[in-house]
Amino acid sequence: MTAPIADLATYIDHTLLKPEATRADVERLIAEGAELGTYSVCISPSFLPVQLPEGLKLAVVCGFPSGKHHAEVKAAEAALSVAQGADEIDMVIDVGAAVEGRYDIVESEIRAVRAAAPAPTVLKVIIESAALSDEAIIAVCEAAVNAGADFVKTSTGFHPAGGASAHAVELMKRTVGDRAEVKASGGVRTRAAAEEMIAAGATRLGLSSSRDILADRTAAGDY
Ligand SMILES: O=C[C@H](O)COP(=O)(O)O
Repeated sequence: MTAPIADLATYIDHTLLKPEATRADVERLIAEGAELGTYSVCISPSFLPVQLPEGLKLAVVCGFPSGKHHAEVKAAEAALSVAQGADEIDMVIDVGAAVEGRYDIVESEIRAVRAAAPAPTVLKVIIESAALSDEAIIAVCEAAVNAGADFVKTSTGFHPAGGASAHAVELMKRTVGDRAEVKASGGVRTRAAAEEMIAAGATRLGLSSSRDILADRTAAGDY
């Protein structure tokens, strides 16, 4: 049992990525993020630009959720999101390339997005850890660090194989060490699960159920 985290909200990217989300839903998400004191809101690029209250960061997904986009398309999408106010880009890798062991493809697409969204934009690389072997998780994390990513992130929250696990977070953190941070996302439904991810090495959490989790209520969800 680890000590409760007093400032849990500051770890959270308060997230809404459902295909059916509306502009009104995004406005509610932003108001809720501000009220709860989350680190950021994480949204889809088609909602940009958005007005944010002071202090709330903007994370925007890229190549989401399949990752099956040309590297050039991911790069162009990231550049447009940055031009429209994104502080952080959460890109999905070509998971199939990782399954095939084509880590060169993965590294090159991350490099393309990094070039399109240079620092100080924060680049997070979503590896879809539940769909990868431990060996592939390690290799993809190395590719992400080599390509200049700031974070490796477990999951989209939309893959049938599942979302974040403490095992994956721990393995990812052990692999990247202090060269990058780890974001746990997808299927985190309780405060205990959120704190377990932090204990495993996550410094950011992607949560669509932030209000319930901060209130220590179990949230509903697909997994
Ligand atoms: O990173 C973002 C995820 O889509 C959040 O997943 P969740 O809805 O399972 O919390």
